Amino acid sequence: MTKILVLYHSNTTNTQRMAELVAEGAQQLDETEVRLRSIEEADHADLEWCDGLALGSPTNYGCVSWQMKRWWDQQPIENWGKRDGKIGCVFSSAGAWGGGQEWTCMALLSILINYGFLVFGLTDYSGIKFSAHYGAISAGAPEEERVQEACRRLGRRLSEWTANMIHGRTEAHPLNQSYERFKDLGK
Ligand SMILES: Cc1cc2nc3c(=O)[nH]c(=O)nc-3n(C[C@H](O)[C@H](O)[C@H](O)COP(=O)(O)O)c2cc1C
Repeated sequence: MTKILVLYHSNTTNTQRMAELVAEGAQQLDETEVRLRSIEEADHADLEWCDGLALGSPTNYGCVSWQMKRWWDQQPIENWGKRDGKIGCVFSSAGAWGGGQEWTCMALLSILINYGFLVFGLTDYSGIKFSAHYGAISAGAPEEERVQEACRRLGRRLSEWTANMIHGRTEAHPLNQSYERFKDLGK
């Protein structure tokens, strides 16, 4: 069973709604168990449990929220270096397009890389001129179909990479999937 943790902080539910979509996408792959947890609910045992992690934060002043940073800063330091090799990806909601979602994604990726995660982004297009190369992003709540699909695809890809790289499932590799990944590329 591939174990996926979707971990998020959200002040006003926008990132939470993204997290729910990421979890929905992660569940699309068979033999996958998904835990959806806010940072208020999760602790280091959830980090130990998972094979793959999707991490989400609102964009606050172009960076991760202080609550998310605090959660990581308070992880037992003796666990650092003992979680290497898990698969990671990220997502963020800001108030507006261009509000700094990708900066937040980079900050979240930086945390995961430091903690020993192997991280990835999407090459897929989930809409015209719309991708999630550094993670799934939203302006406010994920209302648009292209945003929702990017969240789901991020979660699904997390399950695929995790099943492939951690559990050796060749058929789960993204290049062995039959769904359309680049329908809107070049439009
Ligand atoms: C302290 C604070 C800082 C913020 N900084 C930014 C920002 O840098 N760029 C932006 O576009 N929106 C900013 N916002 C707006 C939030 O990112 C936005 O409302 C987001 O959708 C909130 O997600 P949430 O509902 O998961 O908390 C900020 C909001 C707060 C409370």
